[in-house]
Amino acid sequence: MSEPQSDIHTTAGKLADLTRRIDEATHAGSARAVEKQHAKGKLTARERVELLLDEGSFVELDEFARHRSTNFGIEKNRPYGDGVVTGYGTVDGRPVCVYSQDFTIFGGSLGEVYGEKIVKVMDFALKTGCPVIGINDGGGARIQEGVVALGLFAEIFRRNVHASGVIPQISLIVGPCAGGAVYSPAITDFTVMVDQTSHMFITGPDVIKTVTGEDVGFEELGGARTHNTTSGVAHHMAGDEKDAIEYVKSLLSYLPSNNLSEAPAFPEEADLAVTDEDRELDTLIPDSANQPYDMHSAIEHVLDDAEFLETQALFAPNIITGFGRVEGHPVGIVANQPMQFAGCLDIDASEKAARFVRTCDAFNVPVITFVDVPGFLPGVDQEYGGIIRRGAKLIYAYAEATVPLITVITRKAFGGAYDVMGSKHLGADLNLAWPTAQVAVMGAQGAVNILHRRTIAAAEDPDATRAELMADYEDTLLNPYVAAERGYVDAVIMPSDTRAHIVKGLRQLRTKRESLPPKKHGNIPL
Ligand SMILES: CC(=O)SCCNC(=O)CCNC(=O)[C@H](O)C(C)(C)COP(=O)(O)OP(=O)(O)OC[C@H]1O[C@@H](n2cnc3c(N)ncnc32)[C@H](O)[C@@H]1OP(=O)(O)O
Repeated sequence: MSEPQSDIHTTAGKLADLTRRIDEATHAGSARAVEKQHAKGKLTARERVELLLDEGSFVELDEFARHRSTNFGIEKNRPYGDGVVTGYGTVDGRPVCVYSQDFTIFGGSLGEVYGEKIVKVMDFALKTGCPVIGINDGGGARIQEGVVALGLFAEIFRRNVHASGVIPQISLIVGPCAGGAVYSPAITDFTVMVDQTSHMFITGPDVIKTVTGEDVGFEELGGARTHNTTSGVAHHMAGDEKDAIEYVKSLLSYLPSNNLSEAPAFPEEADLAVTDEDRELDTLIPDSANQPYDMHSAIEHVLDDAEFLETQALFAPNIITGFGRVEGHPVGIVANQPMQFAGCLDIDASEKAARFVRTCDAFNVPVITFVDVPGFLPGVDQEYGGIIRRGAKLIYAYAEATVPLITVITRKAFGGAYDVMGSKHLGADLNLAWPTAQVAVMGAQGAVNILHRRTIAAAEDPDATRAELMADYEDTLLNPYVAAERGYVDAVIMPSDTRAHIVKGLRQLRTKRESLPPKKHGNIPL
């Protein structure tokens, strides 16, 4: 006679049976596969969920779901969970939904049931208005399940699009993410990769070798460094998985749970008296207009505790984007970086900043812009690459943003780039300029060469004449006061007063309400 515990016709037996099933689901991947995973320096799907969520907060969904496929003998292997762990929990006490692909089961590949689980948890996140974090470590569409797997991928993409701008969506790439599978992360707000262990590509090295003859390895083709420096697909390169998860948690701390709520704030009244640290900004700008300085310094001087979480730090470093807090409230920062390409705008910088401004606008995070821009980067590559339509994205992003916008011109604001970088004319609420600001169509040398070409050519001493004309141009136009006369800048301020001005401005703008004309959607140049 069997033990009462294992007799599923008794209550005790039914309970014991559930415990056994849970254990089976929790250990669905073979011990060998888990060992292999750890040997690669990777965590398991469940370990990642545990690290991400507050202790004991995870509630799993569809733990007992399993596939119904019968092709190629796959019916003999029907592990619980089907290779993806899904559910909800909290991060820093705030609700989130999560799915975590399990490489130890069918290589984390996505079949019908696996896809349905992700779709369900995404719908749940959208209904409840909480962020969704996708942890990617899998071989893409499950080959045995054919078109059904492809269909489920597209169901996920559609939900990514519908959730875009409604709930924050963050992708962690902690293993392979190949083929069509890359397009879910691509649509989400932020993609975080891990150095050496994560790879993203549409077609892998073998296919590339066959089709184009190019020789390229996994890391060079689609590793974290490539996507953080060259392609701009990723927003952060983490040293290891723990670092990646910490970054995701920090990102979440600057974002609201959904577009109808505010990001968490830790309100504390800022001391507005000018401090010694504030006074450091009075000497930040070098006397020579061609000498660079680090714009991070200006940014950190206005943020609480100088804490700045940079996004896409390694991509298009001529523009800086990221989050911080002012008086405990999250803000987004966009800033030209004079240390890289003299702070010129190019295609990559424009797209990086445009996406960031739109992310902030979607999630009610005010944007503070620091401007020191000599113009757009000249070059055939830039023109052929579409700087016209791609640079236009940044104009579009600023002009459609309805969150509070504060712009600080520290030095150059030349030409079209002046317009683009959060100008009054595009809709910024408060435009401040330092006395070192130069708001004009171009720098002195370029202007004088165009305006006075003939005078200089005819002069006895062309160099002296040019220098004289340049000085005249600088005195007349290279200052913030021409713009201030017209109200294009609201105030010319001491650099040391910047923090206090931003604090007061943000207080005033907390109740800002602005809406755009109703429409189905705009037509941003893509
Ligand atoms: C819409 C789309 O997603 S299209 C893209 C379709 N997917 C692909 O082209 C990727 C196919 N897979 C691969 O190239 C490789 O498996 C990689 C790069 C993901 C991982 O490589 P490795 O780390 O060497 O792992 P490996 O190849 O041994 O895979 C681990 C297991 O997952 C299985 N697996 C991997 N990808 C898939 C897949 N797409 N479908 C079904 N099983 C898969 C493997 O057969 C293997 O199973 P086994 O342990 O029973 O032998």
